[in-house]
Amino acid sequence: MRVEVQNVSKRIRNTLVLNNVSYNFERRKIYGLVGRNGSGKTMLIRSIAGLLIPTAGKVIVDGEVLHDKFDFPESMGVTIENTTFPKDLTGFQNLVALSKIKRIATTKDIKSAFGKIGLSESDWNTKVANYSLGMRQKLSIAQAIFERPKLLLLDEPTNGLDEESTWLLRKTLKEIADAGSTVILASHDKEDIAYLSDEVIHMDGGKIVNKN
Ligand SMILES: Nc1ncnc2c1ncn2[C@@H]1O[C@H](COP(=O)(O)OP(=O)(O)OP(=O)(O)O)[C@@H](O)[C@H]1O
Repeated sequence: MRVEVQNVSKRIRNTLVLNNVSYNFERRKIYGLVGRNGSGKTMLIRSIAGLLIPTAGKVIVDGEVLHDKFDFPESMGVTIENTTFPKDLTGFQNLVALSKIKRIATTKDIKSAFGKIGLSESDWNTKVANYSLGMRQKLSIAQAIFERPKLLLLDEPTNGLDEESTWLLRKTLKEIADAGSTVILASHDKEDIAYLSDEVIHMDGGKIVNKN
């Protein structure tokens, strides 16, 4: 999807958490958001996801202004911090339940998503209550990719992942972008950014301060 962020500002209480941010995001590319803690990366991701309504400016997704006809980009996968999944269901049962909302993904798609991020069959058949931090992170990413979104938004996707899973995820993200999707991720991991990003967006104080 093509995402145009136009002069987006967001004021929360007395803080401008986004300060006149503009950027165009294109299909088939991976964008890496970098910047210190509190610089506004998560807020930018949330505003593109439709989860945060800008105080000023707008986000246009494939020609549609968000919060006009649609509140969310139509084909979007997103991971947000502290996603909670029903604990008494297995990872697989969680995604089966979610797949019933849009009815575009089959159980085969769900299993394929688990394979792409290295959540093993014994893991996806385990109840979420017994998941490690990394397993929870993988489930969250599988949730974001299983419906093959045209726009994929990831906040710190490799957080908590071991080396092998990290590389598997990086390979998967490249494949997703190569297949035509727009991928936007925030990361503090320099290797993620160097390996994945077609464009790096530096944020500070709610602004984009540098871009290549
Ligand atoms: N619920 C909230 N209410 C008020 N201010 C908030 C809220 N959540 C975040 N902020 C503020 O918004 C600003 C931007 O935060 P944001 O989470 O976007 O930073 P970030 O770049 O993602 O940081 P990190 O690297 O720590 O994830 C910070 O000043 C933060 O204090």
